[in-house]
Amino acid sequence: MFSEADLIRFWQLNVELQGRPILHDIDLTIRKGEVVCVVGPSGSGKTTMLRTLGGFTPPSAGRILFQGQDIRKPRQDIAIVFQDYGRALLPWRNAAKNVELAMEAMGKPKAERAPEIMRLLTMMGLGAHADKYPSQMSGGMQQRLQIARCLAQQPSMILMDEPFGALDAMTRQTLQDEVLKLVRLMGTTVFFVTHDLEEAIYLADRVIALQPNPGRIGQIFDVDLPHPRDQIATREHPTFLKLRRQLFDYVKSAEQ
Ligand SMILES: Nc1ncnc2c1ncn2[C@@H]1O[C@H](COP(=O)(O)OP(=O)(O)OP(=O)(O)O)[C@@H](O)[C@H]1O
Repeated sequence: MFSEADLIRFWQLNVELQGRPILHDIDLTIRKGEVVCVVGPSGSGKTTMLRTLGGFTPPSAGRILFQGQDIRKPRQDIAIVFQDYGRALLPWRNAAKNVELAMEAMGKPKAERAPEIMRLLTMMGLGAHADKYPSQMSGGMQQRLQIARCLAQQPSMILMDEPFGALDAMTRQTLQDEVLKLVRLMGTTVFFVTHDLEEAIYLADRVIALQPNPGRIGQIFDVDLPHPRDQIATREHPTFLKLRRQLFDYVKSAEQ
């Protein structure tokens, strides 16, 4: 039922909130190292799906499994990056101290923290900004910092809820490439919620399109595009253009 390569299994998952069915019969397996993007009309349950994975919203029926174990509460090996970096970061701590927060929560010995903090900040392009406070950083830098802090948890999986929605187009593309780099270097599994269909195709190995009322999986699109992805070449690739058309048509019909 569960293979070694599988990390996550949604099994006949149903979620009701305040007596209303929000997610209906979700069946989905996510493999280790896979990037899964979730799209769908507003209210189709994308965030709710992410919250069940994060251990914040329990199933009303069915199961949600991490390596075969039910997810019943937030886990250290599943990190979450929120869209609202302003609220996710602590304004009274500088960048290094924000990253250290995750290490404090894990109980990592103090002596081991400093080199690891610098490694993560450098990896996210913030090596020269360790002493800066969030208010002294651009939106893109703050989002990088939030990702660095997540990585300090050494997660096997990162959940991202519209993480780049508030950023300008150029910063957004740079951070998309950072996410793909992480996956390549660290084998992290990514569950990424977005409204931006092109972003979904660019990042994903599979795009899950939800349908609303109640939220359910409408269609799964395999993204058969070569790696490494490239902001120009990938977006001009015939497969990208074909998928973009299919996905736009699909989501438009789901919204009607
Ligand atoms: N705590 C809650 N109690 C009751 N209903 C809720 C709760 N949280 C979400 N919902 C409802 O669940 C449905 C799905 O919400 P969810 O946020 O998962 O959708 P979404 O696809 O992420 O939407 P959006 O694209 O607008 O962010 C919506 O109708 C929402 O009103």
